[in-house]
Amino acid sequence: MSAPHGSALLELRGVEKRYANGTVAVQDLSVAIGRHEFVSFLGPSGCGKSTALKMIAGLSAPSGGEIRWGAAPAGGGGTGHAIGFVFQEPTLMPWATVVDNVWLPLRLAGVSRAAARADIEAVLATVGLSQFAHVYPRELSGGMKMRVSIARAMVTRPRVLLMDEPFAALDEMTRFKLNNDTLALWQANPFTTLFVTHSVYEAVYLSTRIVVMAARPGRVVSEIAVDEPYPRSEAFRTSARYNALCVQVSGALQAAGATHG
Ligand SMILES: Nc1ncnc2c1ncn2[C@@H]1O[C@H](COP(=O)(O)OP(=O)(O)OP(=O)(O)O)[C@@H](O)[C@H]1O
Repeated sequence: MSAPHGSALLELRGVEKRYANGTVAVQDLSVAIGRHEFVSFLGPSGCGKSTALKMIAGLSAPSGGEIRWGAAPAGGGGTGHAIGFVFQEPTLMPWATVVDNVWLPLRLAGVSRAAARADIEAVLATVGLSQFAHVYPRELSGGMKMRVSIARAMVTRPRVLLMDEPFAALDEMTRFKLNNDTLALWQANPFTTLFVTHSVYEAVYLSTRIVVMAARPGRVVSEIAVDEPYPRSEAFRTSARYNALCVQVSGALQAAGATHG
């Protein structure tokens, strides 16, 4: 396991997840995540990427090993390791406007609409949706719905943003645009991003580090640092360095697909 840069935010040590039906989704899964990293999890279908994210989010308990969180930064508002989650489906409430959809996590935390207003307006501005605050999801494109979903995850100012194949269902141009917007948000804010994808190209473009997993049982088989500066742009996407990294990561992914425990 390579050490993340920055002090550890989160560490998975020998984590196992055995579902009630006996399926061992991950076994001896170990990875350390540093503060303000952008880590992508890449691996064949069924290698436990979503399971790992759900355990980190606290939505599912490990059946073995441990998940350790580093101390919250001093003066961090006492939110502990607050987490934002973005799924492949934007999962918006169809009967509620954009503002009310973004308000949801704050509402659940007991914050009134009036008290949440400034935060909601600020986060909608960061995802470029200020003009759409009062429309309903059915009036939005797929990319715009995903922006609402990202805004909803960001409005609580999480320490960790978990993204589970968020752009897989979008067309390529929208996906590229949202890749850039996600990076801009991450650069402008102190949160750490953990990003699940099936795309080698997306993982290389976005990440500080790529964790490659293999299946049966799910585990980490290699970690590849993407030591390229930010901001990243189309110049990086078309560079020889990007191409070389994609070849390296594809090789690791193919090896992972060929590996059985
Ligand atoms: N609730 C569940 N109960 C039983 N088995 C499950 C459950 N959720 C996931 N699994 C199994 O655990 C393994 C890992 O699943 P998981 O969804 O975490 O993989 P993944 O890498 O995210 O897959 P994909 O890339 O296809 O989304 C799979 O064999 C899956 O069938």
